[in-house]
Amino acid sequence: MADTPLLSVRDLSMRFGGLLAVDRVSMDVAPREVVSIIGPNGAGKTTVFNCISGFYRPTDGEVLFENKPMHRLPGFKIARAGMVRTFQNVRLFKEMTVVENLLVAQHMQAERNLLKGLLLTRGFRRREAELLDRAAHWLERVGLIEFANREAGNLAYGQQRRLEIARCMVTQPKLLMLDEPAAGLNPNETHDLDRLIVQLKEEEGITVLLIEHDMSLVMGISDRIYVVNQGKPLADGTPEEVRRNPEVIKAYLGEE
Ligand SMILES: Nc1ncnc2c1ncn2[C@@H]1O[C@H](COP(=O)(O)OP(=O)(O)OP(=O)(O)O)[C@@H](O)[C@H]1O
Repeated sequence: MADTPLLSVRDLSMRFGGLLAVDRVSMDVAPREVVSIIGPNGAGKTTVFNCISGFYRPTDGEVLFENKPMHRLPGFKIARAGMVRTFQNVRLFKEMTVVENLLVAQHMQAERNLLKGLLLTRGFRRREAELLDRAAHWLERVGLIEFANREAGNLAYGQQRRLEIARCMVTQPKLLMLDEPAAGLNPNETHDLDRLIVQLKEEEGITVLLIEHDMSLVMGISDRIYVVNQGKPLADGTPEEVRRNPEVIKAYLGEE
């Protein structure tokens, strides 16, 4: 890996009572890379994500983002530092419109002076116009602009997942973390997701860390892959290296 890592995870461990769900996992993600975490069900992938994004405070280890420690910060501060994520199940404000979901995300992200907002100053109105422009830009980018005023809960499932990605992107992150983004998508939607992730990397310079079980998606878009098994790191490398690794085939790919 040529670049200094954007994200560096060192000997991360997470214990739930008697269960060591994550056992000394380390990984590096360089700027503009697409990196995937794979492994069998219950391997600890989501727990790694939860520790990196501040949902859990890790039992041990370090999470460094742009060389700054994140592992003791609350989730909202980690998001403000530029790491944002989606969840395995869609978490939109379903009764709000598509565009409202993107405006709320930006309001939640920004440190705002509430009083200034109430006073409706010119600066405040200019800022609101910027948020709307950014929302429109990302709706266009993920192919949802024509649904801007529709209730988010009325979108098709694949569209909801794209809206979740747009909701992350309006906050202008440096690292986008996607937890099983292809789960529940049909082959056409998975193909669109594949193209979107590649565009985010190539055209927007976004770094992507994802957990995914769809091996053709993972093998097609990843620069590097980390494999975890029963909480422990099993292997890492390029898609080709991982695909050929006998231990990975035995623990995971062999079951496919
Ligand atoms: N909050 C929690 N409390 C107790 N145990 C937990 C908690 N979260 C996860 N676990 C356990 O930790 C282990 C790892 O779970 P995790 O969800 O991280 O796996 P995963 O690799 O993401 O699985 P999947 O591919 O099925 O999503 C499992 O045994 C799970 O039951």
